[in-house]
Amino acid sequence: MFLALDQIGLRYPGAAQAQQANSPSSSQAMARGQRRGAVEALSLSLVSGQIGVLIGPSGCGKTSVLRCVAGLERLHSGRISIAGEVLADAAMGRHLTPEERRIGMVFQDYALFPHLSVADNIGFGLRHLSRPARAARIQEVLDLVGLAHAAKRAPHQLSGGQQQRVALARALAPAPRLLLLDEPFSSLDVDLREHLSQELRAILKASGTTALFVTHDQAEAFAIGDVVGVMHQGSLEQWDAPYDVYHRPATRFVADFIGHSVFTPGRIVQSEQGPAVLTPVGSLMDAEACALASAYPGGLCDVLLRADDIIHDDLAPVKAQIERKVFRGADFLYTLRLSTGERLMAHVPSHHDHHVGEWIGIRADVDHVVTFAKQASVVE
Ligand SMILES: Nc1ncnc2c1ncn2[C@@H]1O[C@H](COP(=O)(O)OP(=O)(O)OP(=O)(O)O)[C@@H](O)[C@H]1O
Repeated sequence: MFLALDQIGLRYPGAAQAQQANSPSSSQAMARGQRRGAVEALSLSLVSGQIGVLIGPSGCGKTSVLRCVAGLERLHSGRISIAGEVLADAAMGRHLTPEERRIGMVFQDYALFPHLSVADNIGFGLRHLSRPARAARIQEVLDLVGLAHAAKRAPHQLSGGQQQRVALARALAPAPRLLLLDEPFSSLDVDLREHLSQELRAILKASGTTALFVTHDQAEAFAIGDVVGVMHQGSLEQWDAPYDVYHRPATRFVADFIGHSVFTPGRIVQSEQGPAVLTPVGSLMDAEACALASAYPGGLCDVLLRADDIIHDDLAPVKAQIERKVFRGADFLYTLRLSTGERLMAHVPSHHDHHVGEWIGIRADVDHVVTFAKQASVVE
């Protein structure tokens, strides 16, 4: 492994971690004196050239992980290494300074020097090079980010997106072993974010840079990452290919956090073709991955149904009433209620424009059947 975080933990001195404030179970744990840290026993790894993305709700510890890797925080526990070199090891008391780590960083506020040209901003970290070598490297990264024409401009003469590309070029210029990016596009508008996230991936791949990226935005995470990690209360719940995070969520939290979905009650039975899950929208099969009936008492479980698993089909025998609808351009996000009371969500093409209160036919088309142990909060 190129980058390895092994069971890292971080506690901010004297901080009551805000992330736990809304969680009854954690406040009980805190009352028992088991206060959790901002990062708890978190492990992840990247091979050289891979892009990892951390997502999770506000306060879950994403930035704290980057700060640990950058060397801005001392580990409470665990170990971080790059290409076999140990950067930090809590047990050994080892902690390399940020400068010693040779890691690049790009943050939300581009923090370009306003009085320096684009080229001089990029050359700032290259003062150890000879003048010609520095000029050549500046040209190289300007070409990489598509800003060769803007070398002599001042940052304020560039758009937000261009400024962020300069910040990226500046971070890439010293050829860091690893690049850390913390919500670099969060102050940009949605269209630009989408465009820049594709561009960023292409730039990182072209330069063979290993990167760890933090975002709130799931679409951005899926567009950029080779591996996506979902964090919750300081822990990493899943670290996996984007496809698997979406289709094979490892925990109930990941299933709930990613995409639009609901949990609906189900019962797993053994059929001739394998296990089948009986749900209010019909029987679901996934011979490859479905849990066996014996996995849960009486086979009773909660089934994950994503909005894109529910198809609007007027010929379907199952009917649902539209409770809410949100126009999203290409489709509507319908919140539906079955006559038995269960709620579902469905992405429906926007030319299927039905009124709130109308009953429509639906069926489930589920490739990956994901089940969890029953939880009392699911409407029966
Ligand atoms: N310097 C600090 N001192 C004390 N507590 C801190 C400090 N920085 C962060 N925390 C706390 O640590 C927890 C994790 O914060 P962190 O910034 O890593 O979360 P995040 O997932 O990046 O959040 P966001 O998405 O809102 O930026 C939060 O409860 C936060 O309040």
